Amino acid sequence: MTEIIDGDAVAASLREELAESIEELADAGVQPGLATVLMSDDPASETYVSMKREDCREVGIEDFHRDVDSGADTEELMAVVADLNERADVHGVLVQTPLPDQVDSERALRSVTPLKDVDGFHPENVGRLVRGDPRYRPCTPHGVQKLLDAAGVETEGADAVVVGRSNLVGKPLANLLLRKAPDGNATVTVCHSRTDDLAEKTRGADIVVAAAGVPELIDGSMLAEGATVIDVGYNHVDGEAVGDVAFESARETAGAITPVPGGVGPMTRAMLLYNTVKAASIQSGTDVSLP
Ligand SMILES: Nc1nc(=O)c2c([nH]1)NC[C@@H]1CN(c3ccc(C(=O)N[C@@H](CCC(=O)O)C(=O)O)cc3)C=[N+]21
Repeated sequence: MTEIIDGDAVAASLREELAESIEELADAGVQPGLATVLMSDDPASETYVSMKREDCREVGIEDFHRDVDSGADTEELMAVVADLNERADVHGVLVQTPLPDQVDSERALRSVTPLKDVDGFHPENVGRLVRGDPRYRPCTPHGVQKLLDAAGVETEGADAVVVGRSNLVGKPLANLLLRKAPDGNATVTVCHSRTDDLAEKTRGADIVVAAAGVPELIDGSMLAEGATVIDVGYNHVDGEAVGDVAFESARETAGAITPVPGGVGPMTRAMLLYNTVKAASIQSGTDVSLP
């Protein structure tokens, strides 16, 4: 039987465990705080940000929020970030992407102080991850690791194929799977749009992570029998969320597979809470235990 990996359930139990860490912080007089910065009129971005804010309130993280006019410039956005960087009660700062075209996104994202960079996007945090000493793991790759762990999938010695080379998912995830760590030690292949024979690569994999942003790119014929398939894709096709994996086809061959929605998405949000709690712990010098 193919196991459907339930991201909603794994995220819910993680939130419960995080509530305990948050209690430990409360005993030390600290309440974690996350600031979301929204500079967009896109309804999807507005929805994502409100989900994150709701998650915060649910687990006891203080919800700070800043709206920046979508016609503003890079300096105005950076002034808002600078103010949040200075506040002792804000432990994490998340600037929702994508940013408007007139904004220098790279510069704006780098202006989040590395200790509050709960997205894990800052070059200092990326560098630490690549060096094997991560501070904040980017939320989606970290969520993928937690899903593999929850499904009892061993990464040690596994052949893992990551499809997609984005800074957001593919590159950091490949580095995490590669690490000399209990949740790493995989043999990692990173495929992308110029990969010669994608199906040949994916067929050789114990673990396939689809993060290319191409609807239903991976189907059952491209998988080894019993492979674990993690679908990071979140494409909108005819108003519906469609993954990078053709689910019905892939589940025939896969041993375990994540659905969309209800797979990686909720884990991304849960790991943001995780990073915010970790940020509060680091910044307050309170050494709380994390799940
Ligand atoms: N600085 C920044 N950090 C981000 O982490 C970030 C971002 N910008 N920009 C946009 C993307 C997108 N993203 C999602 C997170 C969770 C779901 C999610 O929970 N999806 C649910 C469905 C939710 C629903 O639509 O009802 C699921 O897959 O089951 C989706 C998308 C975070 N992002």
